[in-house]
Amino acid sequence: MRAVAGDTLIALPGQRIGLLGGSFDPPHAGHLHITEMALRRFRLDRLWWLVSPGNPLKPHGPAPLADRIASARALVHDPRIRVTGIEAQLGTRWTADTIAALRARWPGVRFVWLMGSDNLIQFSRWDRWRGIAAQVPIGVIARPGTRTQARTSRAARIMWGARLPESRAGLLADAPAPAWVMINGPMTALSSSAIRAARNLAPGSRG
Ligand SMILES: Nc1ncnc2c1ncn2[C@@H]1O[C@H](COP(=O)(O)OP(=O)(O)OP(=O)(O)O)[C@@H](O)[C@H]1O
Ligand SMILES: O=C(O)c1ccc[n+]([C@@H]2O[C@H](COP(=O)([O-])O)[C@@H](O)[C@H]2O)c1
Repeated sequence: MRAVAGDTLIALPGQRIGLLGGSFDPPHAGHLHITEMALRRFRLDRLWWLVSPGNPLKPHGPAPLADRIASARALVHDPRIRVTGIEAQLGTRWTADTIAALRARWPGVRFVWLMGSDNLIQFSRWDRWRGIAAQVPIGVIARPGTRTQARTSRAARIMWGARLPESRAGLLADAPAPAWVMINGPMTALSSSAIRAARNLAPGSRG
């Protein structure tokens, strides 16, 4: 297993830990905003940013992992949030494998997979997505312009019976999977792609 400096993760049985996987290319205030919202609304104890070696569905590779981790760490000051490159250490690229590996390593921890509503739209294209939903509860955070499509997406329709009303979002982490909820809070339109476009950089470019 390849070590990433400062990457010691601690999790205790019974803790509720949110997992926000992403390219973080670059990390931005929107990631922080949804993280603070997820901590509060899903009543999480900790939240880990899983900085991905690369989204398997995206055609262009992101900037180097160490750079994205360093930028993310520079942005985060809340001690409940940990920035980790654990997928690179575990050698997992598919979320189904990452979650299985984390659950095996920390049995008894209540992991919750988190995603913006844009990702729910294409969730049914993820590798073994039903397996992911069967492993951990899923918290979806509304993102501007994607809520309606997310609610009517293939994955949402198939998982509709496992949906909790937003008023019960605080119970999500303790709910047996499959369970999911979409929270609508103050939304932010910030995105990595907009930041890259503003910098006039292609994904993975440096400058
Ligand atoms: N403004 C936002 N509102 C809600 N969810 C967000 C927001 N920004 C990012 N997310 C979510 O955070 C996770 C990681 O996102 P990612 O690192 O890909 O950033 P991004 O801004 O979505 O990047 P890109 O624009 O390149 O797709 C994803 O689940 C994504 O849906
Ligand atoms: O496992 C999959 O099939 C899969 C497909 C697309 C995205 N993901 C994960 O979803 C998270 C968000 O990806 P991204 O690139 O939108 O930031 C990140 O952890 C990816 O590894 C996972």
